[in-house]
Amino acid sequence: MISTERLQLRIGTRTLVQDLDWQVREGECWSIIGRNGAGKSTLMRALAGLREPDGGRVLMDGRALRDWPLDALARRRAFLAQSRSDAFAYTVIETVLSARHPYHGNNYWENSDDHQIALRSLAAMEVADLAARDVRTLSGGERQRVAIAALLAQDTPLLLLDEPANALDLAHQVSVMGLLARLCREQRKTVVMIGHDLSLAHGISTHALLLMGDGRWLAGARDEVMQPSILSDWLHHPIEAILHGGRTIFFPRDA
Ligand SMILES: Nc1ncnc2c1ncn2[C@@H]1O[C@H](COP(=O)(O)OP(=O)(O)OP(=O)(O)O)[C@@H](O)[C@H]1O
Repeated sequence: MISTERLQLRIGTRTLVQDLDWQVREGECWSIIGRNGAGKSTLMRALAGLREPDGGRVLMDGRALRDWPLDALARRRAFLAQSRSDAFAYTVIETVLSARHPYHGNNYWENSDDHQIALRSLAAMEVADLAARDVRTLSGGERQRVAIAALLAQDTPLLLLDEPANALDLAHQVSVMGLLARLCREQRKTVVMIGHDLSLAHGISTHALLLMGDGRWLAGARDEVMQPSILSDWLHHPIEAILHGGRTIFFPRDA
């Protein structure tokens, strides 16, 4: 689905990612984990094609990202950014409908399928009742759910999400994560997401990529990578895990 070859990402004189050789296959759900500033969002933007690599390349379906026409790329991947600003008075439904533009070719107007898909996406995020509201009046969590609805409405095989659980209450964190896991399992969608909640990440991921922030990285199957001793090293804090009700719960040990 998406892969990198000897990918290098640098900011100023700092190397964030060095020689990343990484393969994400259809139906997999990857969590990218690392400390603040480790380069997770920078990597995500490179995967989305919004940032040029400083070396190496990103490939989608075996073809270098830079060789993809933008409209075709927009139908292959959707990207949820970490933050957004709403400059205009769009309604919620207009915001989600605008996410359907890659399917319109030269036609400006959306059709009834678009409306159905938009309404279904809003319902999946439990924000259908907000459809007529100005997005600028929404709470942080409501706005995040509308943004995820817009991502779902793009109906792409690859979903790239930068901290999807941001601003969500506990119940919505769990339901959004459950939905992403089901999309991978049942519809063979591919998810790459960033998150700081290790227990949530472990609950839905099949794989994990750790970034150290100095170029080093570690990629592999979830249970090979998400071990307390490894996470403690990479996150610079002692972490323990317990099994509870069949789930692994991670918690930081007191300093
Ligand atoms: N335009 C910029 N100018 C200078 N430094 C930048 C710029 N963009 C990013 N950085 C720095 O690059 C590093 C990586 O940023 P990035 O947003 O990728 O981190 P992150 O792992 O996503 O962090 P977080 O967990 O805090 O979201 C940070 O130290 C950040 O301050």
